[in-house]
Amino acid sequence: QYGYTLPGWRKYNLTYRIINYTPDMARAAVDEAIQEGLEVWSKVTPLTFTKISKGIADIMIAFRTRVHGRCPRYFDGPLGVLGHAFPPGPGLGGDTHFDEDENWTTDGTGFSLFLVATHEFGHALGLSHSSDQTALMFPNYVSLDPRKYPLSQDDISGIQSIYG
Ligand SMILES: O=C1CC=C(NS(=O)(=O)c2ccc(-c3ccccc3)cc2)CC1=O
Ligand SMILES: [Ca+2]
Ligand SMILES: [Zn+2]
Repeated sequence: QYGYTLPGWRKYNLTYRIINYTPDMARAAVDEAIQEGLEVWSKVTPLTFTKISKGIADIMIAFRTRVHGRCPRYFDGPLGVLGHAFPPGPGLGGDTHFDEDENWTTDGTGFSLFLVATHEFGHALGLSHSSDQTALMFPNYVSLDPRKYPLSQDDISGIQSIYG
């Protein structure tokens, strides 16, 4: 078919799997932060996310440090880069890694896993960075909590241009 394919998933029902957990947070808190991070996006798209506990998921989520596995991107120890995610596609596509050398918290002291996860999932769904500083896809970490503030219009128009 001659239509151009946008850089998104060509299916709407995606699976995700949390490979390992950070010791910084309760397991249930990690599950919740990840689920809510995905929900931020599924609320404004036809996308659905199903959690699986074994096998290969579209979005494989892991806490890693420094050089890890066959991942072509490395982490840098405490601070600096907090996470990375790969754009939609097979294999590494969609996979999202968080830097275990960060202090992941839910009380606002360290970094909010929910906040970073929402940003990284934006990448895993095909979004790039936004110059709109109120956007979740803005390149610098802001301590806003999207649970209170909805996605910016920039985020919504971005994601809906791929999965509208
Ligand atoms: O592609 C990149 C390259 C560098 C990144 N830096 S980061 O991990 O420190 C990061 C920066 C901003 C955010 C963020 C921005 C806005 C709202 C919430 C989080 C999350 C992680 C994050 C990222 O996804
Ligand atoms: Ca880091
Ligand atoms: Zn990685």
